[in-house]
Amino acid sequence: MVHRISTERVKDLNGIDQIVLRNSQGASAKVSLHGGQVVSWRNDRGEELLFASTKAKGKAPKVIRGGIPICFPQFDSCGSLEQHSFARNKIWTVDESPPSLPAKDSSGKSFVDLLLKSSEEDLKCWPHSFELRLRVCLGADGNLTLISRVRNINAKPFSFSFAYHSYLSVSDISEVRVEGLETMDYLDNLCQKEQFTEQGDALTFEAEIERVYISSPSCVAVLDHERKRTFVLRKEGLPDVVVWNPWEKKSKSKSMADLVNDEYRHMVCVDGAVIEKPVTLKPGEEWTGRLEIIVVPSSFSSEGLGF
Ligand SMILES: O=P(O)(O)OC[C@H]1O[C@@H](O)[C@H](O)[C@@H](O)[C@@H]1O
Repeated sequence: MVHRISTERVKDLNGIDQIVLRNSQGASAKVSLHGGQVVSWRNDRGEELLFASTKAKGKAPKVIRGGIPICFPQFDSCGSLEQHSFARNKIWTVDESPPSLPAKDSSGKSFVDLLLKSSEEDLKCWPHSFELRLRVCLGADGNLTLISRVRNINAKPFSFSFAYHSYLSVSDISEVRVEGLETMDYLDNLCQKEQFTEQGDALTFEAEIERVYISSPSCVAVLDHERKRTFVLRKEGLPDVVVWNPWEKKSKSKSMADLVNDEYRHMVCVDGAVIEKPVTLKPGEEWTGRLEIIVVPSSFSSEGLGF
């Protein structure tokens, strides 16, 4: 369903439908039907809050390097499917009559509902019929909320992992710290998924990082000192947090050909996810994963934000 008062439909360079959500303050979010990917999110001053590689622009139908691609039904390469699997490379449809959601996920907000159903092609590599719904909401305050619902319409149970692969735009990765993950256990993908415990009082960046923090708190903050702004991520149904930055060497590798120059310095992926204990749904069951991203000035007190 499209909340028509403050949405418009445009096409990208490849002719793929995009929905632009706007609030009355001038903030906007743009969602592509390709991959159900949020490709842009701007505040009321027109500043882009999500990273997107300059080289990725106009490169669809492959997912663009940036924004918020959805990883479903497999995160990374922890199964038999291609890395991050197929949902992010599919054309989704606008869902005109989605099952209802709580009033807080619609009232006063500009939103669009998208739907992805398993195709014949998907069933060949992942033989489970599903419906994946995504509501993207832009609040009156400019906050972005993503609500995903996965329904098992199969005759047998299935399991999946999921991530909102959120490329946050930052001034310089060396100026960033992530709070809320202190003392948490994480699986380090750079050490064959060995488990460690976070020792520092905040996470800072000086090299490649690729971690899955397991059973993490519902609220995590990403502070950008230079821009004096903080992203606060609030999540429900998403116990894990992925933190990823490829750093210089990997960003210049063949697999990252869409990341140019020093672009890796201006992004950090902090994802609400469910990975370590995949979700299992019986026939007819539904799972919901909700991620809200708020941007506040860094001087803002963290009291009341829930961490
Ligand atoms: O290049 P992709 O497929 O979008 O993936 C980007 C990265 O995503 C991260 O989440 C993974 O941990 C990395 O292994 C991966 O390289």
